[in-house]
Amino acid sequence: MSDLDTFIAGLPKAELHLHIEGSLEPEMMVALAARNGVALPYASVEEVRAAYAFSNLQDFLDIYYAGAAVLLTREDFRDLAVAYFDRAAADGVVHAEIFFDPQTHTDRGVAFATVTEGLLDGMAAAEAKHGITAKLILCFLRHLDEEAAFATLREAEPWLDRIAGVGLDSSEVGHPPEKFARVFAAARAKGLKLVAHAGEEGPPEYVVQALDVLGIDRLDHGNRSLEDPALTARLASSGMTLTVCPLSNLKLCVVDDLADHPIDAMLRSGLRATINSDDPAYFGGYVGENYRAVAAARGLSRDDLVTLARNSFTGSFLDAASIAAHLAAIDAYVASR
Ligand SMILES: Nc1ncnc2[nH]cnc12
Ligand SMILES: [Zn+2]
Repeated sequence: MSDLDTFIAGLPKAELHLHIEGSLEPEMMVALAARNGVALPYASVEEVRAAYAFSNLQDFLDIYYAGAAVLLTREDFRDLAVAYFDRAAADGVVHAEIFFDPQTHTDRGVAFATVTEGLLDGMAAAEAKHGITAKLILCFLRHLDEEAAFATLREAEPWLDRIAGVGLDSSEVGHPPEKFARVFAAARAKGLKLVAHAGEEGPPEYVVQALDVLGIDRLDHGNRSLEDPALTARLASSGMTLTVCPLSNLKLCVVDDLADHPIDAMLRSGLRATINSDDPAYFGGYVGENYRAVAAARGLSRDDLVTLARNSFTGSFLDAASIAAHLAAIDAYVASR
């Protein structure tokens, strides 16, 4: 390991953009398919992995939704979460705000309670085992209609004290944020935080809508904001956190090469960027690998890495005292090196 890699490994970090269904490793997919008697279109772990060549977001989503079909029981969701937190803890993650896509499961007949209680079980187990804290963010699938999102929000009602916020994911182009204006307003009225994927494949205008129409507290991806200097300046001056996902951007062809990744351009523009793994089982690396790969490809400095890690806490939905404690831990770590 290089010095920088060792530094990254020990740096305390939060992960703010992780789809728990996207942490389903091929080995677990095959094992759960066998455990639950679900037929998979792949004969082996190697065949599953071989299918992971994507030329855009939709290519990936088709496989990601098919893979999620092996998740049926509360124990499955617990096991999935525990496996993610084990990997995250090994990467120096001390806090994670994880997305889940309930509609992917309820539309297959899996109860909202099964999904949510299983994930909460996994979060509790991870806190006991690693001391890692976590929050849940319920994502609405934007290729479905707003009424389906409202129905999901109604189903979530009994768990709203254990759900930190709502997000918006799935196929971006053709499904602008404004389609979900009313359901986001309803979620805000319930005290939930608001995030949305925007500017991953969609144009800068979608980011503007996420800000102005949805009133988001945090922006997921946001890469294409850089095409609009006024928008970039607005995001910077308002201190909006961007949850950037370098290996995802590479695998989904948002960038052609990691050497072209705009992470340092974002920092130089004053954007509060963070590094995240998105769907690590599909994109070739968890959060530590995202830091290492983009640091090597863009020649990031230790100061850049510390800024990125600090941003992951300041951009989290933790309370101010917890954020201050995590920032102090980063300072102590840097001072010890
Ligand atoms: N990167 C991504 N963009 C949109 N929806 C997603 N669902 C899981 N990963 C996603
Ligand atoms: Zn995502």
